[in-house]
Amino acid sequence: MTTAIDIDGVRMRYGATEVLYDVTFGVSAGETVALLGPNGAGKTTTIEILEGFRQRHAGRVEVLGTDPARGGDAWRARVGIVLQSWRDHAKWRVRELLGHLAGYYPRPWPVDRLLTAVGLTEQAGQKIRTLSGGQRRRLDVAIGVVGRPDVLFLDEPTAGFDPVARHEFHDLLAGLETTVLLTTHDLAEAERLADRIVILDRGRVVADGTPAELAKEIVGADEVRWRRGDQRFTRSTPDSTAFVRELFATHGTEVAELEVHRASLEQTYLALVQQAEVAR
Ligand SMILES: Nc1ncnc2c1ncn2[C@@H]1O[C@H](COP(=O)(O)OP(=O)(O)OP(=O)(O)O)[C@@H](O)[C@H]1O
Repeated sequence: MTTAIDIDGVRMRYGATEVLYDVTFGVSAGETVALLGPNGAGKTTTIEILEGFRQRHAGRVEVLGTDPARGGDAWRARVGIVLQSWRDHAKWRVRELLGHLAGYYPRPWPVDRLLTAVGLTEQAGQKIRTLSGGQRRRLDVAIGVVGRPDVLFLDEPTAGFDPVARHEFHDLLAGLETTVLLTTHDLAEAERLADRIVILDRGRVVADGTPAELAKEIVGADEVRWRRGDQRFTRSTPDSTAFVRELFATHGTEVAELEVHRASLEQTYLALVQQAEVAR
């Protein structure tokens, strides 16, 4: 598979304070990866390096085959970025701003389709300063995708969204067919959207894999629940399939209300962060 984002051994410091020690991961074309980690772990700094807004001190970075530090206009047109709110454009109207920005790209989304996709059709004629916080964020997302980018960077895209807006945004992303790297503190969102999860902790990648792989590697056990007669049972097991096979071999049709639970991303994440604390 083609690699869309490749970041290898990246180090970065603000003044004398080192914040990234060794950030290494890749994202294949078409993949959605969620970058997770505690406050101050270095997620935004990493994204800003990938966007070409910050310089690294060491390491190699390529986005769509180009070092972002040297990306020209043609490269930039293929990269979508969701920045924090566009406060400078408060007097512009929503449709007007999107139409204006679309003009910079060779194959932009038709503005009305984009307005529908982000749920801003009703606000199309409003001035940006009159939008609610969540509507403003939807506009940020629309601005990020207006040029139909090949790679999209989203830094906490749904912060401040109500549950319906969040749901609609997830559908929007699922329909994009773009490589996506997003940061979020919403683990359910990460689990829903991401093919892979990369966890940063104090400037280092401490985990990288699918939610299922991470659950297996870090929590190491599934939980199996069942009922037999009046009695309810719960067991933790590293291999739930073998366990259930054995359970049926022993008790056959007496086994009822069987449930198998893989560790959620939230359990995995908390276990990992706790392990990192202990190792400190
Ligand atoms: N402009 C800056 N100057 C100095 N230090 C900074 C600057 N920006 C970020 N930092 C520091 O770098 C570290 C990493 O910050 P960064 O914003 O990348 O973390 P993050 O993982 O995105 O955190 P959060 O989840 O809180 O958004 C933090 O310790 C932060 O205080």
